Amino acid sequence: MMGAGKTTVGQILAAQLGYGFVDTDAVIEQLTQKSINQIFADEGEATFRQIETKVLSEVCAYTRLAIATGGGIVLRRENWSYLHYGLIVWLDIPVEQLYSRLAEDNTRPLLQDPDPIGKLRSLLDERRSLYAEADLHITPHPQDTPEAIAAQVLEAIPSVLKAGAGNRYGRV
Ligand SMILES: Nc1ncnc2c1ncn2[C@@H]1O[C@H](COP(=O)(O)OP(=O)(O)O)[C@@H](O)[C@H]1O
Ligand SMILES: O=C(O)C1=C[C@@H](OP(=O)(O)O)[C@@H](O)[C@H](O)C1
Ligand SMILES: [Mg+2]
Repeated sequence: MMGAGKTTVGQILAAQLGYGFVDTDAVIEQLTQKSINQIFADEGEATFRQIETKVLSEVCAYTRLAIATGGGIVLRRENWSYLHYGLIVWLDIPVEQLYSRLAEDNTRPLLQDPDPIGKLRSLLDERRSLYAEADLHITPHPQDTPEAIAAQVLEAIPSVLKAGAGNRYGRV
């Protein structure tokens, strides 16, 4: 979800793995020379989602790369074929915590709403079953730092790799 820490934790994880790091939102902003807010305002969410899929389709093929996506990447079924090139991590953070992190942040167009916490709740309700399709489900404690959460992800990765012989993560 927005505010879960994908961008922050993803960078730490990449550094610890010795991987490169890409944030799909940052790539979209570079490509379009517009902020995410501007894209939503000028062209709408549907156009943003099209660009997001195109960017994901390009970055997913790289090895030794940690990718932070936007929280809405799960919405398009097509995106899952790209996500599954890698190991998908769900950072599951309670809505109250997401809200406290994003309350002063105006860079999330979907939260420019009279009831931002209600909006976060409804987005999570709509998306929870999609996030649950991730390979790893991480539920940090409220006080965990981004470093601690990255460590939890690293620690949990072997459990996925061992999940089946001949698994598809041989090249991760
Ligand atoms: N574990 C954490 N504890 C406290 N604040 C955090 C934590 N992880 C991220 N944040 C803060 O929450 C906000 C959203 O983080 P971000 O990485 O942009 O999330 P996302 O990319 O999932 O939307 C940022 O201000 C970030 O500094
Ligand atoms: O959840 C979403 O639909 C979105 C999440 C944002 O990214 P973060 O999850 O990094 O905040 C960004 O892609 C856009 O504002 C839409
Ligand atoms: Mg982000």
